[in-house]
Amino acid sequence: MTKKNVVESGLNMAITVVVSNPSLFPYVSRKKALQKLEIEGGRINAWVDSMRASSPTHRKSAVSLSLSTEDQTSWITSHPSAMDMFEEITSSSKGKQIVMFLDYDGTLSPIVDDPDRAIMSDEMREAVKNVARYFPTAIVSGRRRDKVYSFVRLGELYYAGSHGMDIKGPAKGPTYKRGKKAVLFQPASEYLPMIDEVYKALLEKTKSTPGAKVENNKFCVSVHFRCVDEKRWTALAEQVRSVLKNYPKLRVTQGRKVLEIRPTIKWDKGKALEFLLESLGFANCNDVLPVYIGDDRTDEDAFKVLRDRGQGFGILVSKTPKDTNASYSLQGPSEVKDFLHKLVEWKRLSLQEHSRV
Ligand SMILES: O=P(O)(O)OC[C@H]1O[C@H](O[C@H]2O[C@H](CO)[C@@H](O)[C@H](O)[C@H]2O)[C@H](O)[C@@H](O)[C@@H]1O
Repeated sequence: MTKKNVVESGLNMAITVVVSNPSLFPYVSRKKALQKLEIEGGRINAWVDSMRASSPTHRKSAVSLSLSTEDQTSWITSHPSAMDMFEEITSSSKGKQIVMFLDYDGTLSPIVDDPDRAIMSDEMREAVKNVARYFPTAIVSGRRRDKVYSFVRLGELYYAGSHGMDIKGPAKGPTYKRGKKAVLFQPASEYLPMIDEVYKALLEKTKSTPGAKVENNKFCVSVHFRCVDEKRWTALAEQVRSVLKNYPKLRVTQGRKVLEIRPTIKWDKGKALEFLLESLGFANCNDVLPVYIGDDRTDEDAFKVLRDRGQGFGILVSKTPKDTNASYSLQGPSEVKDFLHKLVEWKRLSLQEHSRV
């Protein structure tokens, strides 16, 4: 899944020049040039199609229109609700430490038009705070770490910002770590000047597109399509591509009406999950049950790690069937909150029972 959805940048624009002025590069045949253009056009379409599939517009959802009721039923059968499977999840945790990984946008806060207003409710904050009382808990987000912290405001959590490229341990609260090392990990720090430069270039390039928004996520950049008329999406994706052609060390992934530009390093939310498990002292251990809840394409890297390790559960937050490596599903942030409450209640009761015995 991941490979299919990751489109490398580093496109050869010389080819485009050849088409408009063939005499400049006589050694490249017109046929080859056209083929190359087709590939580049295909890339742009792939970006746009992938964004549409990530966050279908419900009114005319390609996903729900093309899926029959049987397909939808079959998806729910293979990815049942984590609420319905609660007993299975808790009984798998016997003798193991549950570790919680929570994505932010679309998981802890509902998707809204303005990324700066993706506020987390007080009830959700309370639910996450309670979860962190019993289980080591990490927020894993595409956002810059300080921004996601400003929304969540809980010092007792681990935070992995910029898709896991900026990881920091808790500032306060219970210490679950078997070791005592403080955690601060930034595997892409050498990319900071480049990201800053590309952020500025993208701001400049996309300012002619009404509704486009560029967000600096420190080790990556998001270009938002949500408030752009869908008829302009291809043109906006083309603007992004025209900036990225100068940055072969950056790549593009797609999220919910967003293109995310990031370093080509082999690091993602799945690697961040493994890093955090290791930091918590659970490397190569069987006595741990990681649970990762997320709604986006980039969360698939973490779901895949859990599936490959045969350990823990991925829970996809989605109302519509999606191709996923997650085991279970939840319909939206409100169900995520219910699930977190249920987990805390179950833990409280089991601790009470344990203390009575
Ligand atoms: O990993 P995440 O925490 O899910 O971050 C992924 C992107 O989330 C944000 O964008 C998404 O949420 C916005 C607010 O609801 C919404 O307007 C946008 O359309 C969504 O794509 C964030 O703003 C991006 O920078 C993150 O890359």
